[in-house]
Amino acid sequence: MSENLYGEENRGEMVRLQKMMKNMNCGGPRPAALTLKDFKVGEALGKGAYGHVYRVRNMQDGKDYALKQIVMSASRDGVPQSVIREIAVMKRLTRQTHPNVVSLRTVLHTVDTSRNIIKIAMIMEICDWDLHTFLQNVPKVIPEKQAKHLIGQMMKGLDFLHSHAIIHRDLKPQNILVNRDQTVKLADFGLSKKYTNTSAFTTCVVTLWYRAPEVLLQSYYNSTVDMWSIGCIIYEIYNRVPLFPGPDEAQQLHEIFKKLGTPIGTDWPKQSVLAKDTFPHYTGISLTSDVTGMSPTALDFFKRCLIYDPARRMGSRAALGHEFLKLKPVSVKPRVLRQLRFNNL
Ligand SMILES: Nc1ncnc2c1ncn2[C@@H]1O[C@H](COP(=O)(O)OP(=O)(O)OP(=O)(O)O)[C@@H](O)[C@H]1O
Ligand SMILES: [Mg+2]
Repeated sequence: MSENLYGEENRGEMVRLQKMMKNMNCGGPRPAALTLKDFKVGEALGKGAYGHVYRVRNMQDGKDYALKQIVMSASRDGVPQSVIREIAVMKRLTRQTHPNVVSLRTVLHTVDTSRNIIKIAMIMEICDWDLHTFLQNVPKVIPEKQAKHLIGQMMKGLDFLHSHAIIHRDLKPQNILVNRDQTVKLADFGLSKKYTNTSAFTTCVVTLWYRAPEVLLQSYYNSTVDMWSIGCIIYEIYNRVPLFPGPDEAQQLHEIFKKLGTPIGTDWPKQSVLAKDTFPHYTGISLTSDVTGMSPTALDFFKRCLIYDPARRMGSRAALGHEFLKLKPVSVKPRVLRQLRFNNL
């Protein structure tokens, strides 16, 4: 790693980062010795807004993994503290895994000094499909038992993340993976949204369809932003079309308000960047008549995910105990997640 790239004053930071990366290798016979050269790259598994994901074979253990590469620019000021913090979060998740969260096997990094970039390769367990592909390939009407099985697993994974003070912020069918045995795993959290050079894949538009109104209005948000996304995904599981398919950022809120009604009174997010009167007064439509095949308990669960006020919206812990799922919470003490502002995204 080049000293010049980060500057003398940031050497300590870089050493910390290197140490952290080294310690992140979890399991395997010679984890610290693993390098990118140990992986044979196979077919592309997916392309997101921030990078490509490939099937790779670890030549040391002969097993297949998914490799996601994130490219960050290394500024003159060195590696931002926030990157180091985020890597620490990922490190926590390599130590403590959950069956419904994609497990991270190791994180490797390389520095391209000529182009001033750091490449981080996340080696993850490999899954068969993402939920988007899965839903396109299963019969159009899903039995409630199967829907419950999928949603229950998503909620267990989410409760695990929330109890580790991790807010996903970008839950959508493409970021939820499904295996042949219908095990569901949440994926794509951590570094990618914050630090990648987004201009690298400008043809791929980041979808806002699953984003909560308080985030779109740049107001305060908390972990219940993920529950909003879950509500949108539940609708898609039953109806096979997106609930709020806004064509662009400006239209996304109109799309939501047209269906749920323009929020009034305290439902309007506090300190939002746009005033309420910027929008027409939409009265909304009946969600009950808009969904196909949901039982009354499923419908109640779904509606509780789409409550405007984040303080009244159902949280992941409450969701597990809801009549629809009746599941036990993950065995981690629930943590109160601090309120964040949009620019923390
Ligand atoms: N572990 C995995 N196993 C199998 N396929 C995967 C895995 N991880 C990701 N993929 C596939 O690659 C796609 C892109 O991955 P991911 O969502 O992590 O990248 P991204 O660039 O952050 O995408 P975006 O930000 O647009 O959601 C996923 O939608 C999925 O189809
Ligand atoms: Mg993704």
